[in-house]
Parts: sequence; structure tokens; C-alpha cells
Amino acid sequence: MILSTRAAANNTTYSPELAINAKSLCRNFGQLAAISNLDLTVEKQTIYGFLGPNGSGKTTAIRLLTGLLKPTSGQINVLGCHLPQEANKLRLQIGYMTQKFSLYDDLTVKENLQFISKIYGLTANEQKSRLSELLSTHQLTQQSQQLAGSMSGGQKQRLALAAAVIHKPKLLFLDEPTSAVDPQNRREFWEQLFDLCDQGTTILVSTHYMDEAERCHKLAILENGVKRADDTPQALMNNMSAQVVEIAANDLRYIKDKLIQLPQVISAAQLGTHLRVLVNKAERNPVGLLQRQSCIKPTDQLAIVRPSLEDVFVSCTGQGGAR
Ligand SMILES: Nc1ncnc2c1ncn2[C@@H]1O[C@H](COP(=O)(O)OP(=O)(O)OP(=O)(O)O)[C@@H](O)[C@H]1O
Repeated sequence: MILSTRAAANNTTYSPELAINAKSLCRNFGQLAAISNLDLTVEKQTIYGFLGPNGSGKTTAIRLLTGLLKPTSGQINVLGCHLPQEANKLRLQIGYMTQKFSLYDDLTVKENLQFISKIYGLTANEQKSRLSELLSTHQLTQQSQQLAGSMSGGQKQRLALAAAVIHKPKLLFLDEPTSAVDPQNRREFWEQLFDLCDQGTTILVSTHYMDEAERCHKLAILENGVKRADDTPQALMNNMSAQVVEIAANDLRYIKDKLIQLPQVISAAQLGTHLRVLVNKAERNPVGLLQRQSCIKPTDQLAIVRPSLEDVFVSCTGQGGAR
């Protein structure tokens, strides 16, 4: 049973199961609606993703949910705190890793962590044990005396994560944390995130990488400040509003130019030797529809294939780039 209390102060419902509960959230910058009518619920001890292109409002949403930015309208409850009124009360319960890792280049790894632990008020004893634990967990023990500015992108990212969790936050915000690191470091970083989640931390992470979004327990697809869809990656793929047909043929570019003119076709994109075509779900026989087109030869191969998260993204935003 969900126990909930309605706070008289700003009418936001607080549910103990939810780390984040936001309703009708809007934030304008002048004429620009950076976030429009965003409803968001994030369950505790899950990894929730914001997937969206540049400028879709991911950072703005995160800043609203951390209490760093005031909404134009709407209600926000994060870990039982009403924002922006109780932003100070929330501060010690959250961690925030920004896009540009906020490290001091001319301090060593250890000095960076010591400095941040002082900000969070750790005692000398707490600091000592927490620092050695973090250096070991984030594979930074060898680099503890190295200047942060001289570290590789992957090492900087590990240090930034260690710094963001120094005070053991209940809720961790990560804004495009892996943009500057290679696939191997990304994989290892995600293993750290799952470990943190297993230990009880709720994580909200923004990304524009599909493979990263697919790792989240749930995600919201954002475009121009609007939430286009949200669910588990699997449910988003199962419930997609399009069917995917793959075509193996010669002259895929010519076929693509012809097919995207059909009203039933949402997008067509070449992937190596195949053309991936999204056809409206209302079309009963998508393969038959495409085969009837004069650009398709009888020898061309067409097959319905399983949707990917990228297909979901294309079908619910204008980001196909193909039409
Ligand atoms: N302080 C600000 N003043 C004016 N406009 C802003 C401000 N902050 C954000 N914006 C605008 O709001 C929109 C959303 O920006 P935001 O940074 O939230 O997007 P994003 O999805 O995080 O993008 P990126 O992936 O590039 O970081 C953009 O058009 C941006 O220019």
C-alpha cells in the first residue's frame, strides 16, 4: 500500500516509495520553455534516465530537481523535501555530478576529496576511512598524489563520482557523466552505478547515448523540454507506435529517398548494408506495403525486426533525421 501525505504548503504528494515526485513542472527562460508540464516519478533504489538530444532540457530538469533552479510553475518533492522551499534541507541528502566535472586541477586526487569532505562536514576520522574506501572502490589509490588536472578523462570521471558520493547521498544526479570517456570506462562506470544502486542509492542520469539509456530501470525521453514517453526500456520498445522493417538491397539511398515519401513511413535510416524503416503501427502489412513500391525489386529482402531503443526515440521525437 502506498502511504501518502498531501503537503498543505504546495500541494505536492509525498510517497515514501518515491525519491522524486514532480507534477506539472515548467521552467521558462524568457520566451523559451526549457521544461514544459513535466510529470515525473522516480522510485527509490532505481536508476532513472533522461534521454534527449542537446537542448532538450535534461540539465534544466536536473537543476530543478536539485533545488538549484526555481520552477516557473509546478510542484516538486524530492526525498520528502518540497522544492524550492526546502532546498537547504535536501542539500546533504543528494549528490550532483555536473557535465564538466567540478574538480580542482591544481589539487591532487586526495586533496580534492579532502576538500569536498570538509564541505560536507566529515570529521577527521570519518574522512580518513571514507577516503581510503573511495580511492579503492574507484581505482584511484595509485593516483592519490597525482594532480587532478593531469589525469585521463576516465580517471577524472572516477574522481568526480567519488567526490559526488563522499557523503553517501541517498539520491545521486549525474548529468551526461560519460560524454568524455571511452566505451571501456563507460562500462566500468555503469558497474559502479549498479553497485551504488544495490547499496540503496537512487540515481537519476542524463544521457544522449542509447546503450546507456537501455541500462536504466526506467527512462523518460525528452524533446524540446517535453516528456515524449517514459517507461522501462523494454516496455517502451514493446509499445512503440511503429513497426520496424529491415531491407537488404542495392542502392539503399535511392530506396530510402522513395520510401520516406510514403505517409505510413515515419523514418528510414541506413545501418551498414541494411535500411531500417519505421512504419506506422496502424499499417497491417508493412512488408507488403513496402514490397509494392516500384523502388523495391523482387530480389530485395524485407523482414520485420525487433525494435531498438533508438527506434523508440525516433518514433516519438522528430529526431529521425530521415524525414
Ligand atoms: N540559464 C539559461 N538561460 C537561458 N536559456 C537557458 C538557460 N539554461 C538553459 N537554457 C536553454 O534551455 C534549453 C534546454 O537546455 P538544457 O541545458 O537544459 O538542455 P540539455 O538537454 O541539458 O542539453 P545538453 O545535452 O546540451 O546539455 C536550451 O535551449 C538552453 O539554451
